[in-house]
Amino acid sequence: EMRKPKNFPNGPIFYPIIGNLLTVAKLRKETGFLIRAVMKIAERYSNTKDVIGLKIGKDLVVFTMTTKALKEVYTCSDFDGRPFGPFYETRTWNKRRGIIFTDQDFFQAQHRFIVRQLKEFGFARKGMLEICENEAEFCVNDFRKLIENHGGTSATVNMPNILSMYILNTLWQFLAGIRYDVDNQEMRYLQGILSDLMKSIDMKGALFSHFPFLQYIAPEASGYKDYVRCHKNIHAFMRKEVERHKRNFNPSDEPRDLIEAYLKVLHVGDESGKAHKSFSELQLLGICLDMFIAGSETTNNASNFMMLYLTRNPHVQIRAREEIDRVIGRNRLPKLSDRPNLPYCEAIVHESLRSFMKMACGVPHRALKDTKLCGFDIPKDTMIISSFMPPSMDTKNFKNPHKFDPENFLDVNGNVVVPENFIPFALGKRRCIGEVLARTNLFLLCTTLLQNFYIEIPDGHDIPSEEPIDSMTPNVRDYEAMIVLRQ
Ligand code: HEM
Repeated sequence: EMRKPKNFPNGPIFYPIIGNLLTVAKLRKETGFLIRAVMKIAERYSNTKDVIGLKIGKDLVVFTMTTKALKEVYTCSDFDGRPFGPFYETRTWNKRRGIIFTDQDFFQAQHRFIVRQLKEFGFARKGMLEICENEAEFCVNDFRKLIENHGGTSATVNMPNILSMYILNTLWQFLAGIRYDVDNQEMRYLQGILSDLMKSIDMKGALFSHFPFLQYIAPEASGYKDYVRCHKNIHAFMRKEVERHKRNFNPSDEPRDLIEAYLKVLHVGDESGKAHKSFSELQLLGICLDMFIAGSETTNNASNFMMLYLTRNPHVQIRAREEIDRVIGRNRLPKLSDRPNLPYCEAIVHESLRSFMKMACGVPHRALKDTKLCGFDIPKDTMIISSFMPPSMDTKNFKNPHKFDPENFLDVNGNVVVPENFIPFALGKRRCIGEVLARTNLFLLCTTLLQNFYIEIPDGHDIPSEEPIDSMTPNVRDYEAMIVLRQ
């Protein structure tokens, strides 16, 4: 089908079968980023200010190009669906399971359960907060040990992902009640299969979703085989944990983690005495999988941007350390309750989220019915992908959008101001459910590390590049830094 739907957002003509795939793929290769590729295409068409209309394989795809369009997508319930296709279903036994890629009734019941869990033994009680504060402490202690093993004053390390273990531990404690030490084999294995999975989830993986026949005729080249293999490994890991929980499960005990809380609903129902039909053991595995996918790489990559920019900007470290020393001192570790008194450190976290999200796209949405977006007609089942660049780079909101500068989030009195349009966790019913956890981790890791260490560029090394790399979410390039113990 090469014809465009009536009043569809502007964009290039659709070629038979592939649609605009080659144009997007070529520009993506040239520019390094999907978002840049789409912006390049948009430049060629007048009247494409807010949205641009493409076709990739069998799918109509609309990209949002402005904050206005992004907000319309996230706040209008017509766009709350998730796309159909093997990419979204192969991962969960060819059914729509989990949380990220489900929608409507099924999604709502499961979403309600998880959000309540995050609140109840998450942040309303002390549970989650204590977990995050403890992990930041483990991190400092591990870095101290590392420095000790390197002669006592400093250690040069490969930086990206240096905090990933601690971030993963907060998630895994919430889900399964387990924390692992740095060199634990299970943990290394979990990290390994997660990072394999992220690699397989790139556009290459998505190719077989836009062209479902590729999974049969080109299972390797289309990414299908890798994708299936990674999911098998991760399912096996999760299933082992669910089985362990089942063996120790007692429905009259107060649940200690999400898996126990879920098993309880399966046994005795929720407060109404029954469980929604969407609850099942397989769905529990789907939730664990999704919480890892949504929670680990995002927070980890955001922390990579934070560490990169701290390394590149000693003056930012100096100001943050001055604030930490003045407010907290050196005799105790920072707590989340210190945040209101550490505006500069809080601004570093906002700025790190901004530098991470400026090249990021949201998770694809799907129009649940024929509807309108920025005045254009959007047929039911059109895929909508939102670019987070416009709200992150708006010159009206930020003094210095092209630079890493915590001042972007501070007013003249040094108080934190977050522009209303800065929405790294999105809006509406599909907004991020892990925002509090992510912000807590980033704040505690940032302040705890700066209180105890200097982060420096090793002698003879270049300043590490800030040009991000495109993967499932943007990431930083490889570089080394020297962690120096503060005396
Ligand atoms: C820096 C860290 C993070 C950022 C920037 C981030 C951002 C986002 C964004 C923008 C969305 C909306 C997706 C869409 O376009 O529909 C989202 C969804 C989601 N996030 Fe996060 N997130 C982060 C961390 C986390 C963490 C730690 C968790 C888990 C505890 C999590 C769980 C989820 C889930 C389950 C969804 C899907 C919600 C749905 O489908 O309705 N995220 N996140």
